[in-house]
Amino acid sequence: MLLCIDCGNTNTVFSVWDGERFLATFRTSTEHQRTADQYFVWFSTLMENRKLEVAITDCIISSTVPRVVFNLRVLCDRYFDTRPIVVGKPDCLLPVNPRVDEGTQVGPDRLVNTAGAYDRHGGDLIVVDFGTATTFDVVAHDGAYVGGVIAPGVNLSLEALHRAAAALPHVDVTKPQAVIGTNTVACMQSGVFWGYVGLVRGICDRIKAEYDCPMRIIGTGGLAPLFSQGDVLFDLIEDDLTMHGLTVIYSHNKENGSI
Ligand SMILES: Nc1ncnc2c1ncn2[C@@H]1O[C@H](COP(=O)(O)OP(=O)(O)O)[C@@H](O)[C@H]1O
Ligand SMILES: CC(C)(COP(=O)(O)O)[C@@H](O)C(=O)NCCC(=O)O
Ligand SMILES: [K+]
Repeated sequence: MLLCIDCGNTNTVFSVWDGERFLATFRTSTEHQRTADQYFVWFSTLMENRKLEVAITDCIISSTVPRVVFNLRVLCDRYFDTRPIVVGKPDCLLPVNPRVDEGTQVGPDRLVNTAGAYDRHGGDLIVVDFGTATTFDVVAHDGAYVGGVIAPGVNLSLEALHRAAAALPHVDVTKPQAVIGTNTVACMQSGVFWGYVGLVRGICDRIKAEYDCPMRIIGTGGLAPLFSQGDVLFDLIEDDLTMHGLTVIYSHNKENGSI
């Protein structure tokens, strides 16, 4: 049984893959202080609660936070007796190597999204992922990650507004009733919601113009469905794209003998 770990700057997601489907998915906040023992107690309690008695034999990790990888490696070694594949490390093979400026460390989540999206849909894609940051990944005709865009994340923008302005409260992102807000919260929600719809649309249009050949747009991350209520932004929304990408990279490494 394969354990896929996707560690973002805000949340860490564990998913158990039986070779055909994901049996369970658990989410916790990302904290670099969390120890291997803490991860294991959390994970095994949830597995027991779901009555899943399975042995983890393999593990693959994607982490945008380098500091957490050490304890996740200890978790794999101590509790699952396995050495994890860590996306972005030299011994982890990618189906297609990225084509970016020399010395650039592409976020592993973006490499994983690229592999997952190419496996399902072929090339010429834009993957829009609403995480801590909102990332746009351009997947070329042959499945290579060839660059993209990094914009501030939705919650980050709302938090920055709240922190910087004394009279602005903390608000959650939601689709407002109207564009013209008639109270402070509605004004902020309108700014973030419609601002983001415009940002996604504008960036995708400009990527398409620069790329100069038809592209499909895939939305992923918890907030993708919300923004597609404002405008037709995506050809497809796929919530499990990152986890799927992890299984694709794992299989590629298995087939090519690197594990
Ligand atoms: N369905 C959702 N509705 C509202 N907020 C969400 C939803 N899913 C994720 N978020 C928020 O979006 C932000 C990014 O979440 P996540 O995708 O887990 O980021 P990362 O991968 O960078 O850790 C977080 O602040 C999280 O609380
Ligand atoms: C852009 C990111 C911060 C997004 O991370 P996330 O929102 O998933 O936590 C991450 O992919 C990253 O640290 N990238 C490194 C720089 C790059 O991809 O070019
Ligand atoms: K992410």
